Amino acid sequence: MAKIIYTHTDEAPMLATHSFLPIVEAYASTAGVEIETRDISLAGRIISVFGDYLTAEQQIPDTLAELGDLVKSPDANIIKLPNISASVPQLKAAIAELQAAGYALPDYPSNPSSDEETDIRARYDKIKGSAVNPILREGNSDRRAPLSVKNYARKNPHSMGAWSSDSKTNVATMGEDDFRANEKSVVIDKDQKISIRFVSEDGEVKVLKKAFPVLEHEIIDGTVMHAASLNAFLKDAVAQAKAEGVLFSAHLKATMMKVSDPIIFGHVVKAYFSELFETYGEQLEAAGLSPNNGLAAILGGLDDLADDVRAGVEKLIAKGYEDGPSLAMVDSDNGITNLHVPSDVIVDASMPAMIRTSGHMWGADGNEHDTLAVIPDSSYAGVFQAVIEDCRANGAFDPTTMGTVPNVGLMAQAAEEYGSHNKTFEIKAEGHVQVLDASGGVLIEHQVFPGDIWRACQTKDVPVRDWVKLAVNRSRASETPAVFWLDDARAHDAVLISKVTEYLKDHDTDGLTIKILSPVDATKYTIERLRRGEDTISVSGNVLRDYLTDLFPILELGTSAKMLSIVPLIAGGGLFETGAGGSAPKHVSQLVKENHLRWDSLGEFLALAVSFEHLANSSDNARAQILADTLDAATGTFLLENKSPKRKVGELDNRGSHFYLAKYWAEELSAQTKDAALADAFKAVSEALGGNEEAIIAELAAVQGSPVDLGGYYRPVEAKVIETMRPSTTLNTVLELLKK
Ligand SMILES: NC(=O)C1=CN([C@@H]2O[C@H](COP(=O)(O)OP(=O)(O)OC[C@H]3O[C@@H](n4cnc5c(N)ncnc54)[C@H](OP(=O)(O)O)[C@@H]3O)[C@@H](O)[C@H]2O)C=CC1
Ligand SMILES: O=C(O)CCC(=O)C(=O)O
Ligand SMILES: [Mg+2]
Repeated sequence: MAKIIYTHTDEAPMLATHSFLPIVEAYASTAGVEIETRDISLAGRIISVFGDYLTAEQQIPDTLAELGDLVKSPDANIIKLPNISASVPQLKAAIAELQAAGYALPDYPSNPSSDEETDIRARYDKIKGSAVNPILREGNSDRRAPLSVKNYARKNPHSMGAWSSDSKTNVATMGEDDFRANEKSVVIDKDQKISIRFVSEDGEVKVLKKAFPVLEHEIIDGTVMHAASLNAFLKDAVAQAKAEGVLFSAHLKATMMKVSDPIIFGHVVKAYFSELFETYGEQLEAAGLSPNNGLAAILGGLDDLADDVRAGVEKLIAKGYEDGPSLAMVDSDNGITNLHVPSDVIVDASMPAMIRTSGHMWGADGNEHDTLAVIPDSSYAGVFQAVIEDCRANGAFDPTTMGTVPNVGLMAQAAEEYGSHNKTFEIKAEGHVQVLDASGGVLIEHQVFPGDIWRACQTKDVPVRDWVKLAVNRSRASETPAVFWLDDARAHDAVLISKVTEYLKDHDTDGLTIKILSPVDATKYTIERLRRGEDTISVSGNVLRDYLTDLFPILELGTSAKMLSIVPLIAGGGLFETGAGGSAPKHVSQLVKENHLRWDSLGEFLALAVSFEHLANSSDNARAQILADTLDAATGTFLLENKSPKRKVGELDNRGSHFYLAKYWAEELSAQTKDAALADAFKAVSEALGGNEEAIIAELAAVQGSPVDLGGYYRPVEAKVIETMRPSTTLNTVLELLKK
């Protein structure tokens, strides 16, 4: 039987799945398509990896590993919803919740001191951060706003904060002695194994990474961010924000860059609370209170300190706030700053949200203010600065007239920075880091000092060729210029430029506009066209893929959740992601507080249609193609009728939006003429949904307004989630019609 795998994830998308999946299952069954779910939630991944600590009933299989194999086969057809990429504080919270629910899981060892603890830590570190996407993304990325979605946004523009020409908002970045500036890049000449080692000043050798395989034509980069330069830069940035009277905020990717960015975040916390760490740094470290986990973790551990130390720490935190610039707030009502949790502010979504809000972030006073956005590494910071300067000169973008920027991203096989965490090291002593080839020759070498962050990245050749092909195909299919965002002044990009130039010759590019521009020039070129209403494809590496597929969608559509996000797998299967946004924890708090879920599943509708289409082609299933076409048409009506979830309690929410999608989809299915039996099967459903619209909407609305108990955050009680997400008996009964 033809099969689509649906992922069970976390937070808002997981809740939405409980409402939408029963509809999908019922409709798909009419085409003989089976929908199977696989649990890749944070809690599920923890349980599956620690089976040996748990009872037989508690154990669950490692479905992520299973999907990791599946994506390498042509049979893969997976709908991938966003999942939590856990920071250490989130990981610890999930462990605590599971322990309280009777799972005898070990604690997360902050400082492993035995073999057992080292093993536990290694297992948790694999679950930490962006641990799912790199395994499933065995293909490059193709993200765009379908025309129907773009047209909807033009007719129903989201709010855009006005920009003033005297805005003091800016990006601060290092520019020298950072990852971009110190990068070295080589192309591997033959299949072999390479290794990474540290050589101390007195010649002592320590293996950082044992020999690991690389392939002919693969690009290997090595680079280092010097801690001393980072700290000098951060000190200046703190002073600059104070002097300019703007908010201080840090924008990192502590989730996906799970080794380097929590360390950089820790340096930011130390730079802001410099006196605290100069005075009590050692005591805090001895108590296991690391700035890398944010200010909240330190505040949460104050009880472990001696009374006098605790009092001193509290005093210097208060003094830090007083002496320093105002901090950008994540939640001003509850005093949560940008420095509280490393995963609260994530650069891909946080910078566009700021740009959309007049270049403002929130201050402790609950008002918007200009901001100094600190993005230490300069590889991509200039992109945001260029957009800020453009908004200062030309005002906010206009969603009713602006063009669109689809992205083709080099992502497959853990390409570039996002695959670097198993090759990233915080350096303990002065010396040299070397990358050695199989015969011991030095491929890359850097001088390093204590505290420096050194990392290597890999980019395989097959993904690069596939990426160039995708870019040309997309440019041809949409008759849109394509720009490769590559910087010839940066080592990795220079190598990539020579490959792109060569591989473009394999394709017919006649009549196409294909350019290679540095990220800053590409930004300027693209936004100038964007303001004129013209479209431009961005063809970028993995990090810019992540940034640009939030930046432009958030400006164009108000959220990246409305994007079509396809990963054509290199082995021939399909991975269909839902939008480009995350798991919106704020939406869960709102649901728990007042039983209203504002999560928009549009990305899921779009993904499902292409998944059915893929299945129709790969398994010769004509009914799957009908499901795809009718779902597309239904989504069009859904947008025209404006049935997306609204933000406020009492209004139509996620559940109501699913009802309307189901209704329009059933109407399309019963009206189509390609398959009379199928039309007949949906006639009764369509009539029942149409006839009961008022009753269903009333049942869905009746539950809103009071708090909900889900029985857990990371692993809520299934029965309670189902009860919450499927409150309309009438709708549930209609869906049963299809199972008969
Ligand atoms: N592919 C994946 O697996 C991804 C996972 N993540 C993970 O998600 C978590 C949260 O990340 P964060 O950076 O806060 O980003 P989010 O995208 O979750 O949230 C940013 C904001 O975008 C809006 N938003 C996002 N998705 C939707 C949607 N479907 N419907 C309506 N609005 C939406 C919400 O705005 P508002 O509050 O105004 O409604 C939300 O608060 C992290 O754990 C992160 O690692 C992040 C990106 C992708
Ligand atoms: O894997 C993650 O943590 C986030 C992924 C993401 O932000 C993206 O792909 O856009
Ligand atoms: Mg992203």
